Amino acid sequence: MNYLSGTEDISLGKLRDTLIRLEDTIIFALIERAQFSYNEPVYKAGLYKYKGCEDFEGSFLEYFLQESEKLHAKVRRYQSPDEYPFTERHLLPDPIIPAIEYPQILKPNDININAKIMEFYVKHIIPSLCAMDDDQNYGSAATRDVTCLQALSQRIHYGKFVAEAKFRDPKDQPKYIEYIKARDSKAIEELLTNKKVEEDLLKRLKRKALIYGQDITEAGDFTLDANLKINVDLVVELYEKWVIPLTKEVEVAYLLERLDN
Ligand SMILES: O=C(O)C(=O)C[C@]1(C(=O)O)C=C[C@@H](O)C=C1
Repeated sequence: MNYLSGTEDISLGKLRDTLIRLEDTIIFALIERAQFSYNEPVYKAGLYKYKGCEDFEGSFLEYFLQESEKLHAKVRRYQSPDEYPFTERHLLPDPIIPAIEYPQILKPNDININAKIMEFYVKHIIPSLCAMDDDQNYGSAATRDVTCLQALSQRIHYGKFVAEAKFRDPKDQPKYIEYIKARDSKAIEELLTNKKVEEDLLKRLKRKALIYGQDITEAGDFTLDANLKINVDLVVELYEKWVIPLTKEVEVAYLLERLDN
């Protein structure tokens, strides 16, 4: 989202447009990763020693992610209200350019569920997405992983804006306030859930994965889906089991803090 366009429009329709755009980003990022093998050494903690970072005990992916995020922090990526680092903030350097005054749309909060995103991605997505092999392309695999993880993180934490928009709806606000005061997470989740939007999303996602996973000839024909670049069911499962539930988890966590200070 461009927070500096001066509009500060957080209507649900606009936010959902962004979520739809991020579906494309995520599918294409997964297609990029799927061309390389699983490459187990990328995910094994403590396998390598890193020059200048000898104490680092995580995996090659975590090392690469941390080093990437250090650079991105310098250009103030994590000051943007829709960007969340996987690296603990105290390990990241300060920006080298002056801070931007973003419009205060969200209530200040420290919600960051990237540890959960990393876990499901490494445990469940990568082994199903890639050939269970080792093609030695560890750097290529890790760069694609970083792109996938950042896109998933942005999409899931976008739940904060969606929750804010829902809270501002005068029709539902009294109910939200009641449930927040009662610390009733389940009632909050039920109130913010829109089954029709979820069902439409999953149908659209399946179609997109099917189309984006094929080649298109010069004449505009689609190649047969025999050689799809991505497992369509996996993309749907990714959203059904993780992306949507975790977005809702962020929404609920944000709303529970919405009345504080
Ligand atoms: O669009 C919304 O209303 C959202 O809250 C986002 C989202 C999603 O993750 O896609 C989550 C919960 C709703 O049930 C529908 C969709």
